[in-house]
Amino acid sequence: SPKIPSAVPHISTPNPSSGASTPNIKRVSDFKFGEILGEGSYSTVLTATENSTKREYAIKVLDKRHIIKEKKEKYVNIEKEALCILSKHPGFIKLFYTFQDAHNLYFVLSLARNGELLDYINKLGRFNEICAQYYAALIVDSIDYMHGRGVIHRDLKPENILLDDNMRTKITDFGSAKILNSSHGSHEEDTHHADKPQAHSRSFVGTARYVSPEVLSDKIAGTASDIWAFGCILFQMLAGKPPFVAGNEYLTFQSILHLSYEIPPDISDVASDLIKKLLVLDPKDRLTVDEIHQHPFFNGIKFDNTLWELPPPRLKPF
Ligand SMILES: C[C@@H](Nc1nc2c(c3cc(-c4cn[nH]c4)ccc13)C(=O)N=C/C2=C\CC1CC1)C(C)(C)C
Repeated sequence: SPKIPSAVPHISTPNPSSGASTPNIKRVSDFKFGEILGEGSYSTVLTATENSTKREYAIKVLDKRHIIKEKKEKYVNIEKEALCILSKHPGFIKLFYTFQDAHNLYFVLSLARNGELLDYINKLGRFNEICAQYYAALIVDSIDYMHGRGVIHRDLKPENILLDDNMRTKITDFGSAKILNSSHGSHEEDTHHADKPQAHSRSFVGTARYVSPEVLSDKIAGTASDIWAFGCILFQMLAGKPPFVAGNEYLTFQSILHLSYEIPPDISDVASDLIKKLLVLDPKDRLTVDEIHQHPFFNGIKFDNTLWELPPPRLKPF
């Protein structure tokens, strides 16, 4: 079976001839698979329990033939590399093992038992400002760590911000990510970008509602594109709906490019001020992570390790 070159030492293929599996190399038979959590075009994410430890994981199963047919090897390696780079920070889904068999690649990952942030926003209608401030702080801290290590997510949205057993955020789904100045040589679109105040990359459009205007107009996604998506997520936590929602994708894109959104009147002035400084058409004029840290909306929040030890505020109906 054609081997997908691995960007990280994780990849391990049990040696079928020996039959015996060496201690730290996992194989399908080491797990009992459970329910499907979500599906992508060439992958499925399921719950799984490791037979020997009874530990619960999420396992992403990727179809090798489909990946090769669709020429997606590069994206699979970017996703694996991003998950590895980010696995040490509490704000991301952790990658524990990878292995493969004749037909599939397997990523063994942390299971976020409380599902998607989106479900809580919809269930509660919207978050009060204490909850919105706390969850926004976790997301900003995670974006800061991600960008600091040269990873741009490019498709941040409440569906791929998951919640763990302690109701803390775990960002996932790096299938559209871009890794800057990395070893796997995807610099083609970047080389002729003279102006690189932030890191840029093109060739991808995120989900309609959270995609930034610069990606819509000339397909250049930079770190500021994740900041735009954060602005949309903050708006949605406070208002209960994303800022740019229209009848169809074309109308949604138009409302983004014309910055046509309205902040509900019952959102505080300090929260409105932050949203207005994030949802800015020119990426160069958008707040940077450091400026977000300083914004009065986060008064009382310390962006250090203690942030991840704070007990999350109870999410209750507004
Ligand atoms: C966005 C993503 N959805 C999800 N991806 C992951 C979950 C996950 C869990 C629930 C959940 C748990 N309890 N109730 C719902 C719902 C959706 C999930 C998880 O626990 N661990 C790793 C995951 C993903 C890791 C993989 C990208 C590398 C899609 C739809 C793409 C599968």
